[in-house]
Amino acid sequence: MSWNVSIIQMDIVFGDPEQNFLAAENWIKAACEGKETDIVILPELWTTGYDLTRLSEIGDSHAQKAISFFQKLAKTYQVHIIGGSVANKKDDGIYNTLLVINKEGQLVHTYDKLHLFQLMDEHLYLKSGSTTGLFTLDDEILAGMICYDIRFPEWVRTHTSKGAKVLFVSAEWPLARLVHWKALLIARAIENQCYIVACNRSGSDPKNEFAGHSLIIDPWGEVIGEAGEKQEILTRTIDLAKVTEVREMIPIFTDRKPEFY
Ligand SMILES: O=C(O)CCC(=O)C(=O)O
Repeated sequence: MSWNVSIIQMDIVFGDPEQNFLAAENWIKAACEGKETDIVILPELWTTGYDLTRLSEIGDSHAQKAISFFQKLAKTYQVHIIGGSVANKKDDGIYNTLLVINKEGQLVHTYDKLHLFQLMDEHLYLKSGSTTGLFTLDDEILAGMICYDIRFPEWVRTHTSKGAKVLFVSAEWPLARLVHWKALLIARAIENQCYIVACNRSGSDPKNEFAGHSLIIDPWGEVIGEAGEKQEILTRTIDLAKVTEVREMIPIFTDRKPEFY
């Protein structure tokens, strides 16, 4: 399986879903119209940004608005959408939820961010999820994760040990820790022998400047695509046969000794 993957490294207007929906539609159109794009991915909390104190007002009730928006665009452009994450107002609280919609317009998976990032006050306003980020598209096992999750190698391993070949990451990663972003993602790719498609936002909000530098990394750990700091679409072809090739050459998934860890 070979896919053309496009990362939408967009800026996010703080606390203004209306503006962000309009911008996202234009970005998805730019990534897909007249092009053979198979998958697009958006950043974390792209509808609201980190306007956490107003999430009960500007969050998306059961993510319905974002889901319908993506369903329409997925069918129009015949593209799978990793819909970044949105502030998802459920009955028991607000979650940071990653949405996966296939090109037929079906909601394939939702993943609520597991690890909440205290440095940016997430634990005060959001609830932590309780499911994995595993899903399938075109019969391939894949995984989705959100930002801070990449600091937890055991969480990524939970997904790759169940067969995930690509890890999609949606993020709002600050520029102050750009070195960590790149090093952690390369390490996750090498140790899990998987592709990483990591979408960060660009721009800033009242508290943080964000790093951009979205990355596409192959299962050997080579960076095959890296965005700059500003808004852009980063597109690369990923060939999942390379995952099998690397896993056969250095068979860590059969050599590991989980009974000792
Ligand atoms: O781990 C980090 O340094 C950044 C994490 C983050 O910004 C987030 O999870 O939103």
